[in-house]
Amino acid sequence: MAATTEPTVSAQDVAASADATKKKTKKAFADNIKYAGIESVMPVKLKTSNAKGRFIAAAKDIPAGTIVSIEKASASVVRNQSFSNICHHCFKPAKLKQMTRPRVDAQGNQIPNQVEKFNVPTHSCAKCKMAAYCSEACQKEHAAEHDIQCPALAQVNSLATANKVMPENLRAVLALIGRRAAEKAANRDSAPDFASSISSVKPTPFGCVLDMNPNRHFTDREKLKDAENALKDLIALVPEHARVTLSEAVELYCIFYSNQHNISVNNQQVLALFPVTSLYFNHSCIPNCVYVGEVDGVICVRTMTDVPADTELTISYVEICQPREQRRRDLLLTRHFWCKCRRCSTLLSKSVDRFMDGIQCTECQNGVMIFEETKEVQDINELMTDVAALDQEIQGKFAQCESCPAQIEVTKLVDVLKAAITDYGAAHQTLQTGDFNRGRLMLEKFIKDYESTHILNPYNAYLVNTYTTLMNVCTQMQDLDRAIRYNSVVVQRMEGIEGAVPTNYPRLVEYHFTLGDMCLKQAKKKASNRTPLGRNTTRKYLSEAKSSLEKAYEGRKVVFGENSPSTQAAKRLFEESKREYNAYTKSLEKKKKKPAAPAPAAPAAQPTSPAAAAPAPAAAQSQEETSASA
Ligand SMILES: C[S@@+](CC[C@H](N)C(=O)[O-])C[C@H]1O[C@@H](n2cnc3c(N)ncnc32)[C@H](O)[C@@H]1O
Repeated sequence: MAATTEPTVSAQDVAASADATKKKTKKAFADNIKYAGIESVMPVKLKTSNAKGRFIAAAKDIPAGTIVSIEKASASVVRNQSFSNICHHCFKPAKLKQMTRPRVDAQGNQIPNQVEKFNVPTHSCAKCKMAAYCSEACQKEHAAEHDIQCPALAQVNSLATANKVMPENLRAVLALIGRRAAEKAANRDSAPDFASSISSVKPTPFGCVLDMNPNRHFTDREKLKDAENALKDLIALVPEHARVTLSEAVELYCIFYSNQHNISVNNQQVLALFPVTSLYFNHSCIPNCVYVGEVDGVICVRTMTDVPADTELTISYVEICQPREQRRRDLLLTRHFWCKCRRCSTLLSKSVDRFMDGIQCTECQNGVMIFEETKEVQDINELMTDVAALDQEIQGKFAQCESCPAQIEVTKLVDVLKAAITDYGAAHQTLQTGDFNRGRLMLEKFIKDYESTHILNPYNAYLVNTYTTLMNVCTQMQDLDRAIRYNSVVVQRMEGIEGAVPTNYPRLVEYHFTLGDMCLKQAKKKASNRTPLGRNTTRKYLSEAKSSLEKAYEGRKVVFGENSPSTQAAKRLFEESKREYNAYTKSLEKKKKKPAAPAPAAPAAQPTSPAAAAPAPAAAQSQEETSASA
């Protein structure tokens, strides 16, 4: 690593960045040679353009569900909440054993004759007592990296508290120092070895970490100073032969901070750095790929849809089911760029985004009212000052209905949106206090106030997200019939406008799964109700379960691969729903075919009870009937 001077965050950094653009493009071309190995193991090609920098494209037509990149993190850290539960090498659950210790009171004094039980990992480092492992083998394999970190690791929490920084970010720097030292000892090359299988992939070398942009000038000066103070003490604890300078440590800190991926492995959260993915997969608000955490700190990038040859392969850095402005704001805040993807660069009036931002026309109550905002914002400070400037800018301007000649003052349009956002926020705040009953009523009122009265377009992101929250709240409250109704609406809305949510988008796939799962559960519960109404509901739920679980299974196959445990779980449930549906339908048919009991002689006939013979009340029937398909 070449950096030698102490870090200073100054205006020169910002000015110099423009000058550095040319150099960056030149470097990007050189990088394509360094990373070209991926082209021989994956159906991709590496490219560079002035506008996009490095990017990756399909080398041929690629079907959905194809792996286009496998990468093992250069460094990964277990998140604080799972610190002693999962293996620090492979991220599988660590075995725990129960221990006892004397109980202490609030002042820290031992309470005589009282002990408390606590869990510790069976395998952990005897020196620092910080690193947990699932086995001796994993501990041995991690030793070369861990030995470098060990003396400093025990001090991370106190240094983080003293300097108000996240312990995870300090541990990330230690992990990178450990990786560098282990590679030096093993004389490993700085170019990555690409593999076509998860089991044979090696961590991306430390040399590739330094190809990533530290975005140092975007990091808050105060926060950087705090980090610098913590890092100064931290690196003093690293064995001398592996130590880095303070400037190098700050560089690593910034690189990790602005390029990290949060991945879920065995339902545990891990922060990791994937240089190849970060350098080559650009962001799109309508991505064609998705990355998924596998075991051992590996991620696979898979195509979500069929991708034609020469098309850029993209992932999403933020949640895409939100209005354009919100997505751009999130990207500016977390990734420091103003999104120029195809979706964001399309005029609002021609983009599906008009529905997600959509306010219904007050005249025709059909078209959405659009105000074309085209100003590009370069950084978050500009965005903040722009909030005040925006109020000025919109004075006297009009938004146009897309379907009729009606116009509305933009200030009025903004007032409607502001009111909706305030009400939406208030309902969510109530939920956060734990008052689910009130929160749910507020959300239902939100729908009544803004959807039933045609103020917001049905595809408006605030409305769709309200249905999503209602679905979660009702599930939590065990009101599965309602949760199913809300879940169906969410799925219908997400699939309702072409181009808003890609096919097999993981969130959509999971909503299909929860819908199918809930319908199957409710059908089993209601199967004993053999009244016409009960039969109708059971059959509807089973039919919905079958079709939703089939979509969930097909979607998970694309996103996670056929053999992943979650795909197999969806497959099992789908097959169960098919069996249940067929058995239930057969049992109903049998009942229909059953010959009627021989008619008794007319005069002796007992009149059937009018209650048993009467059809179910129409209102109750329609309510039950709609519950599986609202
Ligand atoms: C993780 S890097 C991706 C690699 C980048 N192409 C390069 O060569 O350095 C993210 C950077 O790529 C650019 N980028 C990625 N997606 C973008 C998008 N949708 N709109 C604008 N810039 C984007 C931004 O400069 C961003 O800071």
